Amino acid sequence: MQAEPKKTPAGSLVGQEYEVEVGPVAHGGHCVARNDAGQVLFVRHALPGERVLARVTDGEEDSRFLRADAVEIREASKDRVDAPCPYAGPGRCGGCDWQHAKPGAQRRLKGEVIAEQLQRLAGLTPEEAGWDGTVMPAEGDKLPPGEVPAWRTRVQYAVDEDGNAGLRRHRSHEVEPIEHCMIAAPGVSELGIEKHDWSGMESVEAIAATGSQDRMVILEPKPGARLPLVELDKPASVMRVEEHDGGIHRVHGRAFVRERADGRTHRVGSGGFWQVHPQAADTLVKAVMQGLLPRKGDMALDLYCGVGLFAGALADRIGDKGAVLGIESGKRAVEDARHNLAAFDRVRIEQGKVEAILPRTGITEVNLVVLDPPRAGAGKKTVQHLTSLGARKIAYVACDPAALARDLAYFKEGGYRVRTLRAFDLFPMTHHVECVAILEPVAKGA
Ligand SMILES: C[S@@+](CC[C@H](N)C(=O)[O-])C[C@H]1O[C@@H](n2cnc3c(N)ncnc32)[C@H](O)[C@@H]1O
Repeated sequence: MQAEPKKTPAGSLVGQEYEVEVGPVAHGGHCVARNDAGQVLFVRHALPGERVLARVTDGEEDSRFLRADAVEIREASKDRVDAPCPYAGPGRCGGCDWQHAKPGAQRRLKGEVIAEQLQRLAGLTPEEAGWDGTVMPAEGDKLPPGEVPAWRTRVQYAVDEDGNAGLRRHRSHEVEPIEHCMIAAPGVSELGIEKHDWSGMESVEAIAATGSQDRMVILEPKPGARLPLVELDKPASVMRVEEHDGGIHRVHGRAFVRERADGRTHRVGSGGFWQVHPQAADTLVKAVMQGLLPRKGDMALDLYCGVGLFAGALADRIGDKGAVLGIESGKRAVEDARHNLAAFDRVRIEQGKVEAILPRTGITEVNLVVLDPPRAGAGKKTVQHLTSLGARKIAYVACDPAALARDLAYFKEGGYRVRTLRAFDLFPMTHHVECVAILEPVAKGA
């Protein structure tokens, strides 16, 4: 079922249709095309090389670019498949961008986006970044054709006016009610969230931990609404988002889940960050440690450390004479990191923003750095500070290739070059991709 074009104000091109040749992929889960007026169209649900009928979803007559959905495929790419999910398509669930592409093609598209961002924002070719141009699937995600990896261990459901749980439509507050999300991990699906009446709730987040049986749901009531009696198909602790302060408080059960990675158990409190794909934390620790090759006695930083995933991995490898300083802004995540790393005497976790805390530490020299910033990246000031600390190697873990490329340009100005880059498809069916760049100082005189 396709959404009918809505009535729109004068000047708006919403609902206008153009037959277009689809050009290259662009960052954000769409491809680039042009209409006869020379306007750029960012077209979702299309693939490079296709001829499609594109219906405008956002933009006006004088806009430089328009957003559009491919509503009819006139010449299909060989990479196209019928979307396995019944809720995917123009105007439908906004959770996945590449349901209509073969898994190998999804990874190629992500690789093309990384290459384009590196070139445009950091002036780097794949060879200069030490990257072979491939995006690797996460372990266990190589499935027979047509099967979809069920990887999402954390799903935020929105609730419609009738109390049905669903997922938000693309760039919209509207809810697409669903009976089952194909990419939800079994531990989430087994809770049966979609079967229940969530009247009075704004959203319901479901979490299923990796390596333990822990599950949690976080309910966000509408203003003034009372919590429903929560009876799920599997045991789960229940938390609620408080209206007055946005804080997350325990209703019943544990206020955290236990996640296993790198041979350790991590307590992750509600609202705290943890990678969503069940293989992600192990995959990233392995890539970071293979790139950094920590030595006994190293002094290391773990910036944006969350609940201490990389700080713990570093502490394990640098021994009693080494030391790790983690910095994290989330209060609850810091409490969890301190709990998770209590066995390591020489690990310290500071709470606050990296840009404020790092200069205040008085640290002038370190051997290794891991940084894993949020989507906005670390920014020029923090990168400049890091390049002054003389680290032998720096591992940059990035969930946004644009922010990564911007920061790599600052590292280049500061005398660091990318030694290797690896990319992992930790978010199949979506446009998201995770990168690990290993940087080294450019040798003096080079
Ligand atoms: C991508 S997560 C990485 C967490 C951790 N490295 C992991 O893999 O589990 C980014 C973390 O940075 C924190 N954060 C966001 N902005 C920050 C800032 N300016 N300074 C310090 N921490 C920040 C977030 O709370 C989040 O825990």
